[in-house]
Amino acid sequence: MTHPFDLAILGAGSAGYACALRAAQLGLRVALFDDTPVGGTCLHRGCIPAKAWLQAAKVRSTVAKADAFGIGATLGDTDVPALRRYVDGVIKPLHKGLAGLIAARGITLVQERGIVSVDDGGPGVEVGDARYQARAVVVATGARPVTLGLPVDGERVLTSDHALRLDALPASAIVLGGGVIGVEIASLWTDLGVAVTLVEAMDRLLPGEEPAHSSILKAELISRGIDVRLGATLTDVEVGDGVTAKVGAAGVSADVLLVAVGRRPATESLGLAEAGASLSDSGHVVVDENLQTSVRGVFAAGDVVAGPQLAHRGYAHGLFLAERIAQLQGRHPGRPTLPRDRDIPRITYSSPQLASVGLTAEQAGPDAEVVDYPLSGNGRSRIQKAPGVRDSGRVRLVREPGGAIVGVHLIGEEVGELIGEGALLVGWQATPEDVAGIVHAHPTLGESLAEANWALSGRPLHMHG
Ligand SMILES: Cc1cc2nc3c(=O)[nH]c(=O)nc-3n(C[C@H](O)[C@H](O)[C@H](O)COP(=O)(O)OP(=O)(O)OC[C@H]3O[C@@H](n4cnc5c(N)ncnc54)[C@H](O)[C@@H]3O)c2cc1C
Ligand SMILES: NC(=O)c1ccc[n+]([C@@H]2O[C@H](COP(=O)([O-])OP(=O)(O)OC[C@H]3O[C@@H](n4cnc5c(N)ncnc54)[C@H](O)[C@@H]3O)[C@@H](O)[C@H]2O)c1
Repeated sequence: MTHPFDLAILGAGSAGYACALRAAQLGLRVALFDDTPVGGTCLHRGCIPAKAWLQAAKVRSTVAKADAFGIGATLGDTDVPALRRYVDGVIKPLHKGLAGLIAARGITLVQERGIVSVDDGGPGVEVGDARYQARAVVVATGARPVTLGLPVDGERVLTSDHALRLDALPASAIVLGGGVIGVEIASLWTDLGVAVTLVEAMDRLLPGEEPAHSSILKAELISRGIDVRLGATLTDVEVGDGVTAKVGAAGVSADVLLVAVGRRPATESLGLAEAGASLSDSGHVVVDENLQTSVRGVFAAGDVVAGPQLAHRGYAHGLFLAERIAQLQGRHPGRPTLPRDRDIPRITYSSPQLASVGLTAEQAGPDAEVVDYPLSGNGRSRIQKAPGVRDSGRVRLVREPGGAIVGVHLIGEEVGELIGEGALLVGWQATPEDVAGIVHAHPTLGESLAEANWALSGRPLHMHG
């Protein structure tokens, strides 16, 4: 059977659904394929549940510190089923809203897995015996956890999929991988009272971030009781009533092991190679600067394309492709622009948070100008801390010599909310002198960006030296 569409999309995650929504807005007839609920990893197994767990953990750690603010409070047990109801209560309305939008835009949702097929009539998607002919196909099938051959069973050896659906908390955990998932889950588990050992192969946590901020993060996690092991990995893993393993010569044991060592693109058995599209050794779909594969009319978006695996990058890819494909089909006048990966902001939502956009000081080169503004001088940051608690947070700005800001790097409580401003500074190639004249409200965390810009333009206010 042939169903003629302008666009068929495999995967209804951040990249796929964004592409579908924009393409439908532009008048394309769109078919969207997914055998799981629309919203993909981010909504159901990633960003949203992880941040809701982090929020619940923050409530617990705030109650635990309430005395220091003069508020009497007694910490009770953590009711994990109730916590899960809160998490599900965040996801459900978002899912309902998204499903409603997809229906309202007239998108044909096919709740099946599909594969790419190309015949003399051009590209299409096959589901069993059915063929959905389309003028263009977008592959947006996301990524899955790397497991390193460890015996993942969802009970003792977990991936993030399991960790975010636990019915009871372990007393202790080994977290393998000090990247974004490892750090976020180690942070929230610690706040929920789990004893965590965090094992990272590289010599620092979050290896893609400013090295100095990795060091601050490490010190903060250690001060909260996490046993951080760097330059290390696990050997001799044995699973029984708990998990035992070796880190170097030392033995470690815990109730569970979380494997958080990266996510591999889900591109196997999609018919891509048969259709003539190239895959890299890492399994990513090889694309050109317009996200087109080596096969005309077949494109890729989101985590299947090498680069940062982020929901908002998926949205950006999806929106770009909808407009690009509409343009190729004569439905959109302008040529869209694909944002550069380096201009895409990143946040690790641990406590403290790390947020960044653009180049690190090292990437910007030896002539780059760098300023570090400490959050200990920021009123809002001080208000958030209990008396006597050290504030190690800071803002790092990186500019080209005498020129534009090319990097914004933040560490501290809630600094993720500032990175939108950072993305504007870097995306608009603002200079510190441009920003210095813009007034920020007091007392806000945002003032720390103003202070750093003042310092970088030679007019420091609340800054020593
Ligand atoms: C624990 C965790 C926390 C995260 N937190 C954040 C965060 O805070 N911020 C952030 O920006 N990013 C976060 N991410 C990353 C983010 O979730 C991903 O970058 C994003 O979901 C990628 O979107 P995507 O559309 O490429 O893929 P996905 O969202 O993975 O969607 C792919 C979809 O394709 C479907 N599919 C697969 N094969 C087929 C097929 N053959 N046919 C049809 N459909 C198919 C799948 O069912 C899936 O629904 C997190 C990830 C995890 C795991
Ligand atoms: N807040 C967010 O935006 C957010 C949150 C969660 C996940 N994500 C996305 O999901 C993706 C996957 O996250 P992740 O944390 O699994 O991957 P990651 O690539 O961020 O980190 C994996 C870490 O594991 C380490 N590692 C690899 N092999 C190891 C081994 N054998 N022993 C010890 N350490 C080892 C790596 O050095 C790295 O630091 C990320 O790329 C991220 O973009 C984003």
